[in-house]
Amino acid sequence: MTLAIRARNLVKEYDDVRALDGLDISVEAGEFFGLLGPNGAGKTTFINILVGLAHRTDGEAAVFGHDVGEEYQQARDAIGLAPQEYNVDRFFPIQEVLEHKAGYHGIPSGEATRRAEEALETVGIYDKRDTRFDWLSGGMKRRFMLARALVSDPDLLILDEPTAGVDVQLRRDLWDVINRMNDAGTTILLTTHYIEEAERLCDRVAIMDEGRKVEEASPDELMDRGTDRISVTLRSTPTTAPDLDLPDVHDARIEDGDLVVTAARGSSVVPDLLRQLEATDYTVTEVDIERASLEEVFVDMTRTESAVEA
Ligand SMILES: Nc1ncnc2c1ncn2[C@@H]1O[C@H](COP(=O)(O)OP(=O)(O)OP(=O)(O)O)[C@@H](O)[C@H]1O
Repeated sequence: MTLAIRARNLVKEYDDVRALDGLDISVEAGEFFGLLGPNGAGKTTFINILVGLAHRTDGEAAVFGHDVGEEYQQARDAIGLAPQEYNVDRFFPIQEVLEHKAGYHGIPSGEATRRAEEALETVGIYDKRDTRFDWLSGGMKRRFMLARALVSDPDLLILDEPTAGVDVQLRRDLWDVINRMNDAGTTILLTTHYIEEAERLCDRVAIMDEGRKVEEASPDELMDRGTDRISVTLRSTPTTAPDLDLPDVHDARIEDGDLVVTAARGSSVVPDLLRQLEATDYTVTEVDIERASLEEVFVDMTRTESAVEA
């Protein structure tokens, strides 16, 4: 099956900066794929190469089988982009901006008007259709960026930090729109600094650092690599932690009267933990598991040696 995005050994150099250093990424059609990484990891550079705003130095990049250089127009027509920066024509009513955008992708004018109206309705700013971009509120600007990405009815939606700086309610509204697009079959590539966003939305995430992919997995799989914290309340608290024979347990100690056990995949450790405690005559009155967050795992994976030393 043709991949929505296929990048192999992709390299991008800006003078002496190697922004992409042999990046390999595959995104399947219909997937919701997240790209995470610290500032400067190369996420925006990768997106810019996909949409033709930057030219690769070396390697392969294709969108639905179309090389982003040799078959630029086919690749570009398949993509709807909501970029990080606002690069919008500020002098026209926003509906006209959308109609121009649809026209650029070869959509005839009557159809372009219909698409523009539909996109504005989808993101909830249809009543602002005669307003100029500059006169929209910050939240409406974000909604508009999504509408502009949707207007060509793309097979691949690329969202570069689509919810940066918006309030919780708007973030949820935007998630809702994006999720509906994905449910309807649109492939999504999302970059975000909000780990919760990646946890909630993405089927798979790639973690990038210094122009390379350092990891790729589902958010759940990644969280399994972190350390969960299990707090067990016992009827009578021992002064020292009991000896436990559990391979995944990293540490067990008494903290504030509770037995606190840290372990990978905490929820799978709990049954054996309780069995061992009961077998040594402890009575458990309460158990609480705090899962490792994707953020902790992410920070661990992208902590460079210099940052660790600092
Ligand atoms: N036009 C450019 N000219 C020179 N260097 C650039 C250019 N664009 C990006 N870079 C450099 O390439 C590297 C990757 O930047 P990029 O913007 O792709 O990272 P990013 O992961 O998107 O970061 P952020 O999360 O901050 O948006 C950085 O070192 C950046 O300074």
